[in-house]
Amino acid sequence: MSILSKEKNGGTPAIQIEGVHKKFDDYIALNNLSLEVSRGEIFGFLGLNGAGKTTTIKMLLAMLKPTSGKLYMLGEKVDAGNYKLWDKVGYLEEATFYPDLTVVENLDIARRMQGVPDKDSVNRVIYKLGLEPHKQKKAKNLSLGNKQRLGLAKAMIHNPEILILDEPINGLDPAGVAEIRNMLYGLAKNFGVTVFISSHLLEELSKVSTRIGIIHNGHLVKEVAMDKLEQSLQKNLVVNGRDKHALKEVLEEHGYEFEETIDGYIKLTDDHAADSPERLAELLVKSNQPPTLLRVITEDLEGYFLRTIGMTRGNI
Ligand SMILES: Nc1ncnc2c1ncn2[C@@H]1O[C@H](COP(=O)(O)OP(=O)(O)OP(=O)(O)O)[C@@H](O)[C@H]1O
Repeated sequence: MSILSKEKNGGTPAIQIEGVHKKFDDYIALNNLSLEVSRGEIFGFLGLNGAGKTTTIKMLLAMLKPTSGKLYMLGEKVDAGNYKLWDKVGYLEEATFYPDLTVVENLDIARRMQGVPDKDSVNRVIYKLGLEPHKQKKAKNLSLGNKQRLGLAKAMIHNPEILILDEPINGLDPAGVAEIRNMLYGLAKNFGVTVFISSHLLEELSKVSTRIGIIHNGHLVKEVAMDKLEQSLQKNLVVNGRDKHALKEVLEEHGYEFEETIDGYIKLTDDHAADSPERLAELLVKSNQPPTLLRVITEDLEGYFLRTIGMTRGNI
């Protein structure tokens, strides 16, 4: 591949954050944060409230300077004075609009505020976001999903290559989340747009992202591709029997480690027990303690998130 065509196809990553620290007086908000997002990815940036998501986004947008470390977008150093770069970046914090103006009118205002001279950019973004059937409707009369589309259209009026979204899905109902997913997938797949989207909800983020990075105490603690997430979820074997005391004795005798769950079942804490539940079933039957319940329980996404950041439900 020639250098030219490599560059055209996005030889450099869309976003690179290298060893960034951010201190507010003595408080360390970001602690050696590094991450990379490839072009065309939908990267979910997940963290509890206060983990450092907004601080990171403000740095990507050059609204804050890192105490140390480097940030690049599209191969260029992030710098408030680099207007060429800002032409290629869109940002959405919250979908706002003039309720009594139509979709076209709202977008034309956004176009002028962004300093985009080409009036056709309004129609182009309407097409990109599937707002054509609604373009003459007043913004206040749009469905929630189409209001989200209008918000995204405003952030994309200048045809950016990177779209940065700060918590746009928190509080949306499942239909709203599905709308956002379809829009973002379309933008990434059909137009090669890179999306960086933050949230504190893994459940929602997992539905729209192609990869997730988990930030905790200002540090990236885990990255996981969405198609690998299922494999990362912990699986536990849960058993119960008529004589729980005797059942526990059998487990102890055979070296199984376990704990009792809140609802009174016995959960095997050995990671591999869930791989072969039939072995345990056979043992219990042979020991005259046939199980009344034997089930593999897969951790839910919230459980995975909390385990990854070293917390359990109830202590956040
Ligand atoms: N200007 C500031 N001065 C002092 N501390 C700050 C400042 N901005 C952010 N912080 C602190 O840095 C930490 C990270 O904040 P940040 O807003 O990046 O978190 P977040 O992950 O975006 O959380 P949320 O989901 O609540 O927005 C928080 O403890 C916050 O109080």
